[in-house]
Amino acid sequence: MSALLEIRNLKKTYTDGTTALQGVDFKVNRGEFVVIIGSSGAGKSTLLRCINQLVQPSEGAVLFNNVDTTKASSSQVRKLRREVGMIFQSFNLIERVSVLRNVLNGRLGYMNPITGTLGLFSKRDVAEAKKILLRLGLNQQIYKRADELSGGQQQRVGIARALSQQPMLILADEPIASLDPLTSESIMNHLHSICREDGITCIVNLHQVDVAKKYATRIIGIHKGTVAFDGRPDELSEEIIQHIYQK
Ligand SMILES: Nc1ncnc2c1ncn2[C@@H]1O[C@H](COP(=O)(O)OP(=O)(O)OP(=O)(O)O)[C@@H](O)[C@H]1O
Repeated sequence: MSALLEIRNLKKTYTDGTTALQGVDFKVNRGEFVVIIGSSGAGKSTLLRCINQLVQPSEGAVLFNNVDTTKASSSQVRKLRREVGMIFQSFNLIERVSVLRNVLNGRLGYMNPITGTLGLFSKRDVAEAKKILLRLGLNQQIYKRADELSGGQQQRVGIARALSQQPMLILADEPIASLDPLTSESIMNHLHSICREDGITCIVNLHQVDVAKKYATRIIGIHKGTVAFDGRPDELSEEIIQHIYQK
């Protein structure tokens, strides 16, 4: 079976000369729940953003479903963005609109720009969005404005929006960094169980090593823009953790 994602010799130097990635290689198979750890500034966000082309890599290749996204046409990038759901630390919801509309925005990549802008979502899309919200325990919040929700509820909307894309891959960039420990656990439980039940491959950036160990099928440690560890959670020793987090 070919990998869903293959990263080859990925390098990124920003225009101001900062090198964030110095040659990263790994493959991710379908169904994996990969957690990326590393100290602040190690390059974790840059790596996720290179995968869905929010950041253009300087060198190397990102093969998603056998297509090199660094060489993709604009229609291929549009398809990639549909198939890859993104979850952010700051939720990235439209605060003044309803929870339902935020989730439906996950369908925009499947619509033409005119029907999308006018918000002419199909009955099927609306029914599916409500089903997803029910699954995330947000059935009481469907018609509330997004900014009326707690942080944990907003992140569940973020997960619901990603799911409404019917993604093959979810990328979550520090999804629990702004949440308290109990809420963080609930978010990770939702994300983990939904990905497992629906067969969605997931890559999550996290700061908390204990959380990474609890949920990951595999952990990748990034240190100064390179892969310092790639293995099972039980292989991640204290010594390796110290190496990953050394300045
Ligand atoms: N747009 C940008 N322009 C210039 N430098 C950037 C840009 N984005 C990130 N960097 C730099 O690239 C390096 C890697 O940053 P990145 O955000 O990928 O790390 P990170 O591991 O996700 O950090 P954190 O855990 O703090 O979010 C850092 O030195 C950062 O300052």
